[in-house]
Amino acid sequence: MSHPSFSMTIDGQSTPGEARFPVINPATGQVIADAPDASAAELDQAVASARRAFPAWAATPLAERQRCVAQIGQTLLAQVDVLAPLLMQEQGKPLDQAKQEVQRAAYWCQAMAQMDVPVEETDLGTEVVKVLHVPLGVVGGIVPWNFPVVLALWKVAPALVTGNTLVLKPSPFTPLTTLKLGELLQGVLPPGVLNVISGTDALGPLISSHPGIDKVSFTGSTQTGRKVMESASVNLKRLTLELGGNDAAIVLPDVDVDEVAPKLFWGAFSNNAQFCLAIKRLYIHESIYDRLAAKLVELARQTPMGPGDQPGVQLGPVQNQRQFARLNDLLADTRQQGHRLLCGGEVPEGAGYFFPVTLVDNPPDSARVVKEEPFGPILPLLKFREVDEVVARANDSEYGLGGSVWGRDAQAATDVALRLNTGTVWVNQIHTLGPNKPMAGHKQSGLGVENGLDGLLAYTVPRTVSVKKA
Ligand SMILES: NC(=O)c1ccc[n+]([C@@H]2O[C@H](COP(=O)([O-])OP(=O)(O)OC[C@H]3O[C@@H](n4cnc5c(N)ncnc54)[C@H](O)[C@@H]3O)[C@@H](O)[C@H]2O)c1
Ligand SMILES: O=S(=O)(O)c1ccc(CO)cc1
Repeated sequence: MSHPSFSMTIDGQSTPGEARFPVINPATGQVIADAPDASAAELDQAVASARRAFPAWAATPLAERQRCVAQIGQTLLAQVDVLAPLLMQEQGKPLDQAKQEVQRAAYWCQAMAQMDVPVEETDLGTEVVKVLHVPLGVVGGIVPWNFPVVLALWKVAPALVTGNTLVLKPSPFTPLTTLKLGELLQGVLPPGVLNVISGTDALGPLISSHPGIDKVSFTGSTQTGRKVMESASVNLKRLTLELGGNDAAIVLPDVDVDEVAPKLFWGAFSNNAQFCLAIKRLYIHESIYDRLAAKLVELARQTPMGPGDQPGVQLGPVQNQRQFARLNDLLADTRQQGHRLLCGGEVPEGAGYFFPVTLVDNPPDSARVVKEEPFGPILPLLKFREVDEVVARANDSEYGLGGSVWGRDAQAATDVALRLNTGTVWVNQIHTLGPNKPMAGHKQSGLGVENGLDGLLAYTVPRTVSVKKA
């Protein structure tokens, strides 16, 4: 059976590439399409094209670059009915959530298109000093498979607004929506400004070590982030690394259990828990542990899981076989160590990478399911007694991405939140991210910032111009 094939966009042209690799629908395990497996020579062509396009794009007035980025947003909205089903098929998420992802990416483009690149001017009496923020050159964007569209646009929009050109590489597990978007944008951007290439994991290191790329913006695992950092040293590339997390949520004894239970559930299991900022350790005060655990079990049992095109489904499959195997391994270890499951744990036979929502009952902090980032629907519920104790436990992680604190007394909850060593903390809410809110990983969750003015300026370097006054 033949599958639809997709092209890369290099120098504004659709480029099918020499070699190809299969893309799988995680709900069925079946191949749905072929994607180009870019060679080193094809990467060179994309980088050369981005480099050729750079001077003119950097010289294009900011307002025009902003207009183009806003138009990317409009294209996403206009093509949502083409892009969302493709995203659902390759990523596994339910169709309405795929639509929301495309729409969120559009919103991000519109918002970033309104951000100004500041110019600071100071009169020092004898001289006038101007600080400009100039683009870096060619950016390599490397994206994971959990939110392929949003996370790609988090790179494309700020890179283009600030005057850089780009070579974008989606994950080999989810290349199709990004390839399609590259083709749709051929009429929106000048040739070479946005090149989209796909390939297996072997393509990533070629990008991070490429001497023609000035910056890598990478989202993915901490393990791969370390490799990117190592190979980027070749030409002292600028780096933004958005990496893994093991976010703690702390539930204080005064919460309204019924009210917070669904918020905590979706804080942990949105996108089937394949979310860098998902709640991955849920610390519950011992006085409400049993009641909240029972509520979460109820929610887990009520939440429909299935293929993304089935009406009513709220959780899809795990995205890929590697991730599915990792979750099964973590589950086997959890069982082997004798930790009790409150629900889930029965992985169905058959096609597709379906893994049930699994809640683990108060395992020790040393358990793998607590220490490691599962990046899938298995969650440890952990009892605590004292605030100092739980803060120390929450901070006892190599990661520092996000965290949340829940309590009726918002000030008391905020006091606890301020003690969490993470880049983002929420109080009585979660995942309220925005284009104007900087998102930074502390510790081994990353390097640098995405979003906000800091995120925008991460695609620039200061140029200080000092003019002597007459
Ligand atoms: N902090 C964030 O914003 C954020 C967002 C999403 C995912 N993540 C993290 O990503 C991980 C899951 O995503 P994943 O499995 O796709 O991660 P991954 O690190 O395996 O892959 C991410 C991307 O890097 C590419 N890649 C693989 N090896 C490479 C190498 N040696 N050099 C350069 N690029 C390489 C992959 O092809 C893919 O495009 C989780 O740990 C999750 O926490 C973080
Ligand atoms: O789609 S979003 O909710 O905006 C979003 C934010 C952050 C991340 C990082 O994994 C993914 C999706």
